[in-house]
Amino acid sequence: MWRGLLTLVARAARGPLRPCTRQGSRTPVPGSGATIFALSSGQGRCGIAVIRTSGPASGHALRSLTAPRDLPQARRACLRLLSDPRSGEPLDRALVLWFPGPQSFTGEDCAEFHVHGGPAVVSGVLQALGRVPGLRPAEAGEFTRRAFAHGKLSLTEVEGLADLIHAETEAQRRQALRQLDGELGHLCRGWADTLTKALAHVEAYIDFGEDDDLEEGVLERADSQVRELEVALGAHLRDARRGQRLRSGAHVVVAGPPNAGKSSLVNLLSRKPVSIVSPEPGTTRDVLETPVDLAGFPALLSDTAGLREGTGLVEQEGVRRARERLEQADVILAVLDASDLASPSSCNFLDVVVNPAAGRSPDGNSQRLVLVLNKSDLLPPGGPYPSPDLPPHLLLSCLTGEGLDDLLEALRKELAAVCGDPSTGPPLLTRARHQHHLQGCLDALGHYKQAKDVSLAAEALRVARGHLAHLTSGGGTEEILDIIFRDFCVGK
Ligand SMILES: Nc1nc2c(ncn2[C@@H]2O[C@H](COP(=O)(O)OP(=O)(O)OP(=O)(O)O)[C@@H](O)[C@H]2O)c(=O)[nH]1
Repeated sequence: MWRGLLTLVARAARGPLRPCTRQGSRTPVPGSGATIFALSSGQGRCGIAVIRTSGPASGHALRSLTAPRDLPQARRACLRLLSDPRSGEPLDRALVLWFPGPQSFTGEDCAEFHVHGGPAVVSGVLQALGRVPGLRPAEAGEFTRRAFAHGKLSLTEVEGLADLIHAETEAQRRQALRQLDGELGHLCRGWADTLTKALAHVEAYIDFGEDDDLEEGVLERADSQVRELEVALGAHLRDARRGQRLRSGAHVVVAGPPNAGKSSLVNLLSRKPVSIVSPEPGTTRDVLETPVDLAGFPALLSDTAGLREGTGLVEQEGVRRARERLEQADVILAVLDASDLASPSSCNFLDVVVNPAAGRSPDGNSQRLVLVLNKSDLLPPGGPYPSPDLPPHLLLSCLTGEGLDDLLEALRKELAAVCGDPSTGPPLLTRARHQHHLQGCLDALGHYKQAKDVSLAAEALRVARGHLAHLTSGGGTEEILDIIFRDFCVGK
């Protein structure tokens, strides 16, 4: 009997939607027989530029351009004279590297030319490579696509690499590196293994249900594995938006009564003149957005119209837009004029926005609030003030910069709660695609529990496992791959 069960475990593991492993090769890249080349370092004048090739003619290309013409030792930098293969004209003296496949980034034969970064050198070497038979310029993301096709990277690792290239803040870099290291894929493969075992138990029941030799409780074991998975997936889905916020930026909305210094604060935090600052109340009419790095976290900072009963149609529309934006805020940065707290517009803002938000429980997913009393430089030294019945607040002067460090620390804490801390805890779901497949997997587990017979239950487990496989491998769907690789630049 147990031999039968082991066979079933093996059979379940061989299912059609098994997640891809590093050893396997996947969907072939269109036109992957060609050898590709591209400038992999940034454009423009620089100290060193890196040009690389990938494909079967890489060794030939290296020999055609270099003197002496023999291939260097694998993975060892070597100084060579580069010249045009047709005219023989010298192009540069450069370091070259030879990475025979499969031990290379793409899994194919690869070569690298570390040339001097002048535009004439770079274009001379690129043109020379274009004249080598069998070579063509690479498309955007084609090197990484080949690495994926040869099983060098899983799809979640590819996404991590794309995020690493686009990372603009410390927190984004940390999250991308963890994903590139395969943590999310590893977690999914662990869940897929659990599903495979549960499926094996259900299939054993289907095949040997009437057999006295079948160990008791196989279905119960499958049920408990499914329950465990439900808990794990549910916890991850509850955190789902955090990873996405960390990737694309949390919404921080600066709001307050007119003339409190909101635009001054937006300019101070973004270190550029995003908004017009003037002593005239009601200057900002529309929502102005700017992406910023706030204490290491990415944020989309919005300046909004001062909240008051508007006098004209344009101002009323501005206030409507400000309120709408407040609804979408991950963090509300509420600004009051410390020297004008008793004014009707300050009191109204406290009643309508600050006090309700401050009363909400900070459960990690709700809107969060940082209250700033600006223009502290106008307060009489030593008090009296601020009023003790205000919610927790910080004193700031946009004019002198006093209090800015405390504000950045308060924002860092709020953003860490909103985005999650990428250095600790389980890997976060960084894309809507991840969330979709985890939700699909969870739904299928729900169908498993409601299934009227065991064959339907087994089918539900196969669907659940398929979702996890799609998450790490893309399920071989060209459209998904095209969307993901579109984000890459040429040369990566
Ligand atoms: N003394 C002092 N004045 C400030 C400070 N911050 C801003 N101001 C001044 O306050 C006035 C209003 O500043 P803004 O930044 O335009 O205020 P706002 O809240 O965006 O104004 P609205 O567009 O009307 O909503 C300007 O004259 C600023 O120079 C501060 O910390 N101290």
